[in-house]
Amino acid sequence: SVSQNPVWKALNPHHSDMPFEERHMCYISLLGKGNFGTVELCRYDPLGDSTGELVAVKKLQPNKQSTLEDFHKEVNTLSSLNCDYIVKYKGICYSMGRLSMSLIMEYLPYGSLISYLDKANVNSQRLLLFASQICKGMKYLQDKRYVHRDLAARNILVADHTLVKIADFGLTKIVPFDKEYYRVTQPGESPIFWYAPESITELKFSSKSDVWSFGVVLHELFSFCNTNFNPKRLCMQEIGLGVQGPSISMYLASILKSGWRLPAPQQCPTKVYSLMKQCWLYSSDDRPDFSALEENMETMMQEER
Ligand SMILES: Cc1cnc(Nc2cc(F)c(C3CCN(C)CC3)c(F)c2)nc1Nc1ccc(F)c(N2CCCS2(=O)=O)c1
Repeated sequence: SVSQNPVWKALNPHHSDMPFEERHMCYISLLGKGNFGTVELCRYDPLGDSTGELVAVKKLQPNKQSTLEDFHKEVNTLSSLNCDYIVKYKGICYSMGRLSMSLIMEYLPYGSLISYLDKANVNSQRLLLFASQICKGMKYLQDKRYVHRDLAARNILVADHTLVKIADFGLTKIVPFDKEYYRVTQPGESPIFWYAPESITELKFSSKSDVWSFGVVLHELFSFCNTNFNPKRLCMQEIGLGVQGPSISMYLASILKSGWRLPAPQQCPTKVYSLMKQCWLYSSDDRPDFSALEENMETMMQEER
């Protein structure tokens, strides 16, 4: 098959030689659907006795947003990452018949942070633990010069009651070694309410713009992902609900420039809100990097005990 092809092997050294065979992949349920395609829960059961492992299978739906090339980039990105706080890549599965390709990842049983926080009642100490794990995962990406570009609670998955992982590397870019940021060409489906000002107005992305998004994730965490206080709703209330379409990003950029920020969530510890505000400093140079944030999180967790 393709992965035995010497050229393909040379171009994809980190790929395991044994891709998953579609005939042993047993569909169980649909986990999620988006403009990326679908993510299914399957059991990879080569022995055919249901002793196989559960896996999450991301099937690409080539459409106007994401092409096969984007998918290959996501596979290459994810397969080159090895971190406890980033969802693990397991391999690829070709269904040559339909010329389609799936990305096989470890299955995290508790789903996205949004649905988890809705149900489970977690205390401030556990929120800080989750935040520090996300920060460690982002520091790992920062050190490899990867920019996630879509850090948000919806893309954080819960492995168990004391472990979360960063998922969905569909928008991740590698910053060229001779530059400090990555500039995208077209805005695409931008999650602008998680974007730093320079990403909204100049489409510039860096680890410092990921830091801004990390601040928004902190806000989501300490709002328990309550949809009444989600970033989009709070920003639209400030901008004015009458504003529509492309002018929203210009209004958002101007209220951020004039100093408006997401308000402190209810019962949010003061030091956590001040950390959010450091992540939201207007100039990216003034924001802490993920190494400094990681130290900050450790200190706050000590104090919270
Ligand atoms: C790689 C991976 C590993 N484990 C898991 N576990 C998982 C376990 C679950 F119970 C659920 C839910 C929980 C709630 N009830 C109602 C339905 C099933 C669930 F949604 C996920 N999901 C993964 N990926 C994934 C799945 C689904 C996705 F919508 C997205 N995305 C979302 C934004 C972009 S995204 O494509 O990243 C990623």
